[in-house]
Amino acid sequence: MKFTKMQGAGNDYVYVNCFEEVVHDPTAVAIKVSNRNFGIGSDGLILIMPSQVADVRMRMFNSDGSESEMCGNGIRCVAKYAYDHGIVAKKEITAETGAGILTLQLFAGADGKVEKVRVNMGPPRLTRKEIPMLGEPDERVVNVPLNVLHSTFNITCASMGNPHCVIFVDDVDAFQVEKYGPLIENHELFPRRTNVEFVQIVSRTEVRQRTWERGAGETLACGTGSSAVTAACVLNGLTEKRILNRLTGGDLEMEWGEDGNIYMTGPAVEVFTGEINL
Ligand SMILES: N[C@@H](CCC[C@H](N)C(=O)O)C(=O)O
Repeated sequence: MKFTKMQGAGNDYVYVNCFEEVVHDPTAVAIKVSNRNFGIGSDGLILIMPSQVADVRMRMFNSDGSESEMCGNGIRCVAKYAYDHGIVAKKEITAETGAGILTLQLFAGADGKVEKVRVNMGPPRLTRKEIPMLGEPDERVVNVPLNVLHSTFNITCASMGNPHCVIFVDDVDAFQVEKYGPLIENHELFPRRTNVEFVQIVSRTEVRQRTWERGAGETLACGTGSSAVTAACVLNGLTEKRILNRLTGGDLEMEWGEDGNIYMTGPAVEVFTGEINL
């Protein structure tokens, strides 16, 4: 299988061009290629596919083989791949995802290759039934206490097509993400598990985020997570609607637009290409 390793803010995936390749068992392939000792090494697998309704389609699999509806850092890299490799020849493209059809704007560097991508991530879905979460279906979850082990965290939850649980902490670098992340990911409140974002407010326009990803563990960045964080910051009155999110692997420029959609701008980088025997 031919592949391209790409990363966006350090969130790295193995990308396969399914205009040319067929991947028969993406769950098994995701587990194999993601392994950092016995595989290629990545947070998961992303398939770049033809679409009947958009310029390109993305399917995304975590390193544990589970499929997610959406990947924010991944969709920027899909757009870069599609443009740089001649699948699309325009700088505003559409992509079909499990979270709907998204529109992306591409920004190229002096060599003509895409360096940065702005994505309309759509609106945050805020009710329990949309996230999904147990409880009153039409209720929002903003600053609601959740007991985990002997601690209580105040959580704010949103779906960006995939589920997110946001927790504000005083010192995110000292926080025990690997202890609490998996307990919240698998908490009975979340029937489809959840991604968990731990966030420190730096100022009204800047935050610092660490992410425990559903199906992958702690990663260096999460674009859908950053979108959920943007909504959570505003809903809790902690920041303006436009913020800089400093994630472990890089920065994302975020905005909750007046049209209700979240906009994310960030890097997309091709690391290397190769072939692997499956
Ligand atoms: N890193 C991604 C999200 C990947 C999927 C997630 N782990 C899930 O299962 O929903 C991003 O940049 O959004």
